[in-house]
Amino acid sequence: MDDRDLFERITRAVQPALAQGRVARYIPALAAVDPHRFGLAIADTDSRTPRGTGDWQVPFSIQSLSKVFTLALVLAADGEALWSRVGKEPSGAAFNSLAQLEREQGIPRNPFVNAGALVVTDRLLTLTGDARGTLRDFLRAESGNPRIDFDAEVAWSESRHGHRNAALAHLLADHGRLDNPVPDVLDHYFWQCSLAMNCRDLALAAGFLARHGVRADSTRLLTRSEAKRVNAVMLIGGTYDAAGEFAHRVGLPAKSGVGGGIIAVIPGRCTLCTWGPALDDHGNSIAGITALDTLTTVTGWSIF
Ligand SMILES: NC(=O)CC[C@H](N)C(=O)O
Repeated sequence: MDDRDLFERITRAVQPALAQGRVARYIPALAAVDPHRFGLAIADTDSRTPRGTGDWQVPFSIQSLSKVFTLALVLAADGEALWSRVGKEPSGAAFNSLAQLEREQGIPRNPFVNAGALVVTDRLLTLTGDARGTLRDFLRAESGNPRIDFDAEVAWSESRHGHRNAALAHLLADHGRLDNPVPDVLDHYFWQCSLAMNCRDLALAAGFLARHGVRADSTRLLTRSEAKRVNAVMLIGGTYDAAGEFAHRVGLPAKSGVGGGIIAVIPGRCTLCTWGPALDDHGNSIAGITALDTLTTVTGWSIF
């Protein structure tokens, strides 16, 4: 099947999904996004020219997609040490659960629930002195787009309303799990979530995960084993307490964000990014899951 047929088939499949779900409202700056948007990009491992359909070049708030990149940057700088601070198990709980963190003495289940991402950001801050700048520079380099930037309105909106993330950070600090002051960790976390990017740039930026750890310029970011581990954690936790359902339907390592983006990886072949702002109850894009489900069903490209 050629690209045109594939994109047509996916676009048709997502139409009913566009009428379902709701855009994230707990970050007021995200509530105004048009829920009928849909984009999809595919970046092959052996090409710098991605392809896509729909709104694939329209920037959106990357939110938790940033967690994949901060995790990779910490592993690149500090190797396996991170895994003593954060687990690698499915959470089976909401991405912002306080109860689970308290029950488990401040060790987050995995790096993709919010508590885990706060620990990762804390490490990146210690290792680099500037977690958000390091992340932005990395994304610009991998995507080849020097205009990628933060959205101050989104960062501000989230920091004003981010009571639950603040509570998680304080709980982590109380358990002695953060090296940096809570306000610094939160600040960097909110800024990293506010980055505005499009499907094209995100598919390119995640390319190292399909190239077994190798960056766009052919230098190595992660060892093969580290890249495998990031993909493994995406599979078990990238879509939170719906990771089982996602694996069942799509069968790929993936990471979602409440801005409506999903990054998915087909190791050795390509990276994908979808965008559809309306979310299900787990905070995952309904159109994105439908698109990726259709894609793996039609092409047979699941990892299973
Ligand atoms: N799942 C998400 O995308 C959550 C990210 C959002 N910034 C939050 O911390 O709540």
